[in-house]
Amino acid sequence: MPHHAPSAPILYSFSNPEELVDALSHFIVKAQKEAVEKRGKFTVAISGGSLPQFLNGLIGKPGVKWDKWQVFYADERVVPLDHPDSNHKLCMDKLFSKVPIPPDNIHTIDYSLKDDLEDLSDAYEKELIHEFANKDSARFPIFDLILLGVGPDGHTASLFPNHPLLSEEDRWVAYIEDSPKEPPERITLTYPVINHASRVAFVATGAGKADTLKTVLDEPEAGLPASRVRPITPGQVFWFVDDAAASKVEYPRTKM
Ligand SMILES: O=C(O)[C@H](O)[C@@H](O)[C@H](O)[C@H](O)COP(=O)(O)O
Repeated sequence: MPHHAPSAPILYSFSNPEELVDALSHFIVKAQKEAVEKRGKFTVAISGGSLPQFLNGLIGKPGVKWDKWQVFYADERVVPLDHPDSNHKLCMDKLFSKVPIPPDNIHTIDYSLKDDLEDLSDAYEKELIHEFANKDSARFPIFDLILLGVGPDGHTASLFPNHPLLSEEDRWVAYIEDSPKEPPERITLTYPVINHASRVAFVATGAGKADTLKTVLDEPEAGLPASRVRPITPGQVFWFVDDAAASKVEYPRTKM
């Protein structure tokens, strides 16, 4: 089979976070429309950090078909679902409690398995297998959209620099017990899953991200975890950033 290099990241930079939120919600609705037309549903993975708050352009937006969404977490902290550190709680607070999404369409970790992270991550993997099973027999799930943030050290989801998890090739979901960012116990989607997605969108704002973005976009050979997100063709990676975060980046911007 001919091998196609992954397509280059597409960088959108906005003069303020409000414009970013607007453009991102437009992008998401377009992706949803395409997915629903093709397969009658929209599969999305979402991470934590500052990302969920940038999804608030979806609240009350016409055209969002919440009953078609199937939501997974790109990474999740192993804490109770109502704990302040839970990415699920964060997404509930910022978005899902404010929109008519059926609760069954949001796939959470099974915290009762907390004493065995292997079991807990396997159970989450099964949840994904169940959702993606009747698609073609692809080895990995093909998410319509994965939404990610990037940390100051270049980590994304719970894929941290120099961690053995970066070379995981088989599992869909893996666990980590020694996350350098609190809390230490987490599960995360692996690269094979992230890099099989139809679209991955990163969101990063603020001057505090300027150095990180420069390395991630201008020096991909440095191999920071976020640089390694390069979905296989026809998948694509998009960056939604503000001018402050992009201030040091030379990588070419695309106009939306
Ligand atoms: O659970 C987490 O910690 C997040 O999923 C993580 O991957 C986050 O997206 C980055 O750390 C960026 O965080 P900020 O957007 O808050 O900088």
